[in-house]
Amino acid sequence: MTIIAKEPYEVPGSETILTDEALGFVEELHQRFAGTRNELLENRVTAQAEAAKSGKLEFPAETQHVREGDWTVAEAPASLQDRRVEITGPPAPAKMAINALNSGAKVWLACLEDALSPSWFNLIDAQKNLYEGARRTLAFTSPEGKEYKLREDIKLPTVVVRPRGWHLPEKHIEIDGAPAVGALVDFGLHFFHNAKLLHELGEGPFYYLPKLEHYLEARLWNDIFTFAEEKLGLPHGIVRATVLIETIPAAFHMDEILYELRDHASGLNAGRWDYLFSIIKYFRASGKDFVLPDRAQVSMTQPFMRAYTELLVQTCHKREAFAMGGMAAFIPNRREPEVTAKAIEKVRDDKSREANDGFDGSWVAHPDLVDLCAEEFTKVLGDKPNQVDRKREDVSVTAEDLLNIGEAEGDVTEAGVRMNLYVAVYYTAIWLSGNGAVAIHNLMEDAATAEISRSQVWQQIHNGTVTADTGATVTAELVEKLLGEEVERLRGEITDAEAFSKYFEPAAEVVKKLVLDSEQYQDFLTLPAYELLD
Ligand SMILES: CC(=O)SCCNC(=O)CCNC(=O)[C@H](O)C(C)(C)COP(=O)(O)OP(=O)(O)OC[C@H]1O[C@@H](n2cnc3c(N)ncnc32)[C@H](O)[C@@H]1OP(=O)(O)O
Ligand SMILES: O=CC(=O)O
Ligand SMILES: [Mg+2]
Repeated sequence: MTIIAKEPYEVPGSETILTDEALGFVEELHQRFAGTRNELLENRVTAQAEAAKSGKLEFPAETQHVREGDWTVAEAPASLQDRRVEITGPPAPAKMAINALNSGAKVWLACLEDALSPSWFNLIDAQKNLYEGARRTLAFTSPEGKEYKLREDIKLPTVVVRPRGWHLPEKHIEIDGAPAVGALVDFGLHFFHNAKLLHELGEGPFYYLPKLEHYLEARLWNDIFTFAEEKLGLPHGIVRATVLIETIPAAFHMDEILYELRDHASGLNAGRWDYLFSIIKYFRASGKDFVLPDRAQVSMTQPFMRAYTELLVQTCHKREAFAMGGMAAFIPNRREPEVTAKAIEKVRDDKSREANDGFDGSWVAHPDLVDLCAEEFTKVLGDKPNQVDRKREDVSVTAEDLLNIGEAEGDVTEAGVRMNLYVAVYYTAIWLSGNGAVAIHNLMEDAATAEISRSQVWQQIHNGTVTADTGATVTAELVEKLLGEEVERLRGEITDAEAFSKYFEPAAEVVKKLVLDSEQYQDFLTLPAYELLD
């Protein structure tokens, strides 16, 4: 029953974060809840296999009473009432945390998941920055001498922490001979150190819950919150969680997820990138009707994506919960005005659509997009903090609408296959080097977007997809050839030869296995990559 935090132990901040008491709390969470987490992960495999056979999913029969029942989630605290603009980003390095806190957004989603490469250093640094951020002592001086400190002229954003998904282990902590559960380490350390303080300040503790696939996974989180509150002698219900609906099975459990967490829930978020990844993963072997067009062509206006967001807004508002919009991937570039102009136009369109559809707020990936998101929501919200009162009773979405994937407009092209391979290798290399998000060709890439790229290629090979531009069939041989060419292209672009051999070459190997192993599809690219991290 001991916790062994492995080397390197000397990460600055470990003395504050890895106290015996905090580790003891994580250990207790593990001992109580890791077993259920393991069972629920096994259930995911069975559920996926069943759905893949039929190509169908249904709203669960056993919870009809929940969907038809008259209930609402707990009222949101004042600091979460207005979420019209949420900036996302990793809480490490400190510079990013300070820039996010100073951005003028209403909320900062401090991401330990899609946007954080979970090296031991990054995780401890992230916890340290969250700790110091909550206490307003966070400051940083860059190697160039630029000083970063927290603004005092604005109300800083409310912080909502996103722990890792259920699937990720934490190999640097062993409990009872097994690796700890990443999500429990992230939540446990943050809650232990900050919950009481944040509650007293009226600023938390608040969480975003990623990649859930079933309402029982929400029940597990709810049990964890209840236990954690009780254990630290804090009132029941101080935690507020916003759940990402970013897997296809979870789209069929929206009401149920809110219901399970009703004392602790504050909303749902339409995490579009993981949602697309999940659709591909779920139905990868279910035939040609499930092969999506090139990633760039799958926009939010495709009918199956609209069905998803419309149902999410309607479900949330019926339950007095917030409906949060997602991430448009276009990133501005301060050195290239035309890139910035395009990003602003694209992101503005996206936020405008979301605000008009009834979302209560949305995400941006970069500080330079905060104002425009706030503007687009303010056009619709006016003086109101949110539009939960807009019930969207006009919406009627069926299981068939959510699964209307074969009707998606667009093509698979060889250029798209190439781009997917390029992005998958590039992102994996950056992740291995310790960064969880990067702009590639002016688009934000993170774990979710890279998962789409590598999964599309696997699926295209499996289904013998014929490309629209060259008429070639996507085979393992073609992909191997294209991958080799894209790796050479990257070698030409990455001028640091040492970094190329340290990160890009192993990344290329990881991606090669992921896309070419026709027998075994890996559920998450971060699992094999994690074996190489640190
Ligand atoms: C699918 C999903 O889950 S979406 C949510 C998860 N993904 C994310 O959170 C990605 C968030 N975004 C980012 O990480 C970054 O914007 C990137 C990596 C895409 C681009 O970052 P950069 O290449 O540093 O952009 P750029 O050079 O324009 O940054 C300008 C400044 O803004 C800061 N900045 C950029 N994005 C952010 C951010 N999201 N949060 C805080 N600061 C940021 C940079 O640190 C830099 O600061 P500096 O001037 O003090 O050095
Ligand atoms: O987490 C968000 C997503 O789009 O994935
Ligand atoms: Mg995601």
